[in-house]
Amino acid sequence: MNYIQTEIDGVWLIEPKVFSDERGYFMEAFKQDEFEANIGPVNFIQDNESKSSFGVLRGLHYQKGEYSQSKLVRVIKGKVVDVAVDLRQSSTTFGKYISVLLSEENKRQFFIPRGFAHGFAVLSEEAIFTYKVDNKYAPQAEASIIYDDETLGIDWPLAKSQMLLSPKDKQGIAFKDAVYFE
Ligand SMILES: Cc1cn([C@H]2C[C@H](O)[C@@H](COP(=O)(O)OP(=O)(O)O[C@H]3O[C@@H](C)C(=O)[C@@H](O)[C@H]3O)O2)c(=O)[nH]c1=O
Repeated sequence: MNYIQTEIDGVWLIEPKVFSDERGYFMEAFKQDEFEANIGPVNFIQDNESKSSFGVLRGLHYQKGEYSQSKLVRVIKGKVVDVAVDLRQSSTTFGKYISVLLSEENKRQFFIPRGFAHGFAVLSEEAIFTYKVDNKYAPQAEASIIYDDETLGIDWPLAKSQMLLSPKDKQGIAFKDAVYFE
């Protein structure tokens, strides 16, 4: 696997090595020793999967304080644009975001450490999204920052008329009102 540091400290792109043959392909999707040697210690405790149709936008989500989660995300069907927003006040990239295309074809993975808000929008007819998290689900600590916050200025490659959001995400808060990390 190829571990690529991004312009935001702690955020990584990971490209698995894909072995194709006449049967199809094989790849190692997660390898703890390699992950830890490149990125650092991690203890993933839960695997999540969601299916979404075209235009679905989930985000920008995070869990506050001690419930913060690192996420290792990838797409097994379809294509999404995935976005991570730095909520770490001590970071030189506080309030900045990074977006990457993740697809069934490129098989890229995106590692988002604790202290970020995360979201994605579906660009294919359907997308199956899967991710590991290193902290338990804590609905009482959940927060959603509104996807079109003006301060963040995220460039989503979809028209607003195409977007489908959950009621919770339609009522996301402004970035300026979010609870940040140290
Ligand atoms: C996230 C999560 C949800 N749920 C339940 C709660 C709810 O009834 C249902 C759907 O939840 P949501 O609407 O929050 O699902 P969703 O909008 O897909 O939430 C996810 O969005 C992406 C962008 C993330 O980064 C994830 O951390 C997570 O917040 O699943 C769990 O049981 N466990 C979990 O870990």
